Amino acid sequence: MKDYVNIGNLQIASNLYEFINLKALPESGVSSDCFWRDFESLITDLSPENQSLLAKREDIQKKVDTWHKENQKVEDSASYQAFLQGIGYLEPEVKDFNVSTQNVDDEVVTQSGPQLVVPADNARYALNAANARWGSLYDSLYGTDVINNEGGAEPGGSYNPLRGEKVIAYAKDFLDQVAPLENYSHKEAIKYTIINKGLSVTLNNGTVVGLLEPTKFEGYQGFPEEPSAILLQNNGLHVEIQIDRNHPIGQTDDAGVKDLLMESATTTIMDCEDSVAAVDAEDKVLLYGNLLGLMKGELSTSFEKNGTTVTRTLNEDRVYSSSSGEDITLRGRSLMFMRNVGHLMTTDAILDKDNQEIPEGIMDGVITSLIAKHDVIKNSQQKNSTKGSIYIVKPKMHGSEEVAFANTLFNRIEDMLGLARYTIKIGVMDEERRTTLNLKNCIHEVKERIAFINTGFLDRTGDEIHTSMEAGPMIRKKDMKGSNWLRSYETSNVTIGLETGLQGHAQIGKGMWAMPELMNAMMEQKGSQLEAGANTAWVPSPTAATLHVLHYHHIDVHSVQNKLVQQPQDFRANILEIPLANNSEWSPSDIQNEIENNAQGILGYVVRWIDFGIGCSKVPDINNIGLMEDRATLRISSQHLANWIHHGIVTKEQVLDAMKNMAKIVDKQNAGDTEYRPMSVDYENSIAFQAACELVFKGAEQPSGYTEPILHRRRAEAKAKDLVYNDKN
Ligand SMILES: CC(=O)SCCNC(=O)CCNC(=O)[C@H](O)C(C)(C)COP(=O)(O)OP(=O)(O)OC[C@H]1O[C@@H](n2cnc3c(N)ncnc32)[C@H](O)[C@@H]1OP(=O)(O)O
Ligand SMILES: O=CC(=O)O
Ligand SMILES: [Mg+2]
Repeated sequence: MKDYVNIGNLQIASNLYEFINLKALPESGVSSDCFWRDFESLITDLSPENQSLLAKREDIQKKVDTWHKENQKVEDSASYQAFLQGIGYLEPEVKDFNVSTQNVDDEVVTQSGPQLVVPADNARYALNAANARWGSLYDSLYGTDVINNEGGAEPGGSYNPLRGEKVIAYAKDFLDQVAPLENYSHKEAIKYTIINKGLSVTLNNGTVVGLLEPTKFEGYQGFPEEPSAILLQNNGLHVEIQIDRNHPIGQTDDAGVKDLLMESATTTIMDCEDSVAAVDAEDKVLLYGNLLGLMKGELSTSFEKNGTTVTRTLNEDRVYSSSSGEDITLRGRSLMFMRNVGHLMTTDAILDKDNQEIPEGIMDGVITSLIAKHDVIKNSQQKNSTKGSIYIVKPKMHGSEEVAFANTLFNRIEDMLGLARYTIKIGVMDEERRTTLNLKNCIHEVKERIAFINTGFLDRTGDEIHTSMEAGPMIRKKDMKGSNWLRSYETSNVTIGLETGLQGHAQIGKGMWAMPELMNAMMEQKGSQLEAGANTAWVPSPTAATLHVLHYHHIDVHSVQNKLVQQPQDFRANILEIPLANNSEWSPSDIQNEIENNAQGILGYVVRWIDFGIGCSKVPDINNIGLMEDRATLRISSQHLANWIHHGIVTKEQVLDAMKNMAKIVDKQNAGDTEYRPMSVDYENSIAFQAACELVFKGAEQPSGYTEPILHRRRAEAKAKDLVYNDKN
């Protein structure tokens, strides 16, 4: 029996009520009476529209299913498009316009840089992410496969100087590329000093040189004749050469350089959506509490690491002397966005006048804005937005009406919290097919508050499969990335972003690097997102941010965008190309490999979600490569299996066998964890195993193929039976 407080006609879970009244409202300038009164009327006014938008999604999906079942030919693109127009799936396009978002921070409009995403329920990771504005290049290289192991350079228990040499060579090559010396290499430097307001570098042959472009030197720390840090700037991003001749690495370097500190994650998404498992008021209070701590600058957490207790708090800003002696202050923390949930789910944390759960997206919008108001009204020592803006990322919206609804919600929230109109900025995830196809209209609905668009290609792939579930069997999961619809979607997103004037107002972002351990591959591939016109792209970890930022040093995204803006094109027909397979190409072992790979990923992720409440995990795939799995990747795998079962590529029995076999493998992978409950001991009674099966066998009937309804219900069931562990931090 849940414990509720009655206020007006609302019933509010008492832990949430306490959090709001005792922690979030004080000093916000909003009284408890007004807050709950206005919240109730907002719920009363907006819940029906939320519901009817979802009903419209269902209605459209049914019509699409029927059209395919009646064996209409998708190859006949004109009649397919006409059908989609007829049911309101394809919207008539609005006239040309430009967005006008104001008061957007430099990290969004002038700097291009990596965007880190982090589950906001994990205070240790969330603080680490906020602090990932700056990261050590030496550590990021040393600890990853960007540096190869050849010639005895394996990373071991203790420092391997052979590996260290490769790291230093890589880093100095980088310096030579982005802040070269006149005619020489940073490798030849033996001393950095500040002379006549400029950087002066003494070389091992006695020559003294400066930077080829002297304006790249911005400032220093320490004394001009013996600086401890040299601040350089390239493409709007900073690099600090750190010097300490007493440091173990500095001692080995002729110039005393111990590291390059990189400005890394310029922005970070504090995620309350697909990377968290939040199913009730208790979970939501943990999330909101962390966000409040971040927005007020007070969040702190202690944990054991390498045998010592570490206490982590938000970093201070970084201060340097400019060449002319004034202070330069650079932000020590990433600019934080908060990702709310979408329009689909409801929550029993608050019940309305009819005793019904309220839309969770409405609750997230109101409470995360209240939390961020503390930053806007300067209740925090460490500001997030210097422009007084609140950044909310809104995922999984279908088409422009749903975006318009988010705008209405944000208007109402601004009114109830006493915030100026358009204080709340919106990041629109372009990750559902109906949004991709109507992106211009979607942007139009929020043209005064849009701060980013982002191609969430993982959810988008899940929706691609679900929308056309009845059209036929899909190509293999690994082939999706190369398919025409996906390439066209990525290009179209940038084209429309540029066409609607996002430059100078909002980010054009690209998706996640989902292989956190394959950093060398990331370095080879992820620069292409910038070449395609994105001025930010998602990374899964601070290390990835520190490495990915090198791409922004090498590629000037402003010029890339300026070239692309000249080439508008309509990609709709290509986006509508459904990735149907020619299944005669598959051997039985291809098919087995596909189902086992999907099954392993699903089980490895779901068991941690259900039993531990962990919403983002690194899960080995069938080739033993650790993949970042979240609800979006789960959506793809479960929809893919559902699609193949639906079209008879595999039988349900075959998939169930694979699930059982893979459960044994996942159990083995987790054998070292004493709190882990094996699924294969009792398949029938393992809630995690049953949840995974349900996601697949009932996948075709899930709304938009989403995974959250089943995950939430199953986690709540496990919680009610007291079969869960709390291992979030
Ligand atoms: C489709 C989408 O919606 S994508 C968006 C959702 N995805 C995400 O948010 C990805 C976030 N990333 C993560 O959660 C993690 O990096 C995972 C789950 C992929 C891997 O986590 P782990 O296995 O714990 O990573 P690993 O052991 O290599 O590293 C742990 C260290 O890295 C840090 N770390 C890892 N990821 C992050 C992150 N995203 N932000 C901040 N710190 C991080 C941890 O704080 C920890 O360092 P610490 O000991 O100093 O605290
Ligand atoms: O949210 C991101 C995605 O790829 O989905
Ligand atoms: Mg997504």
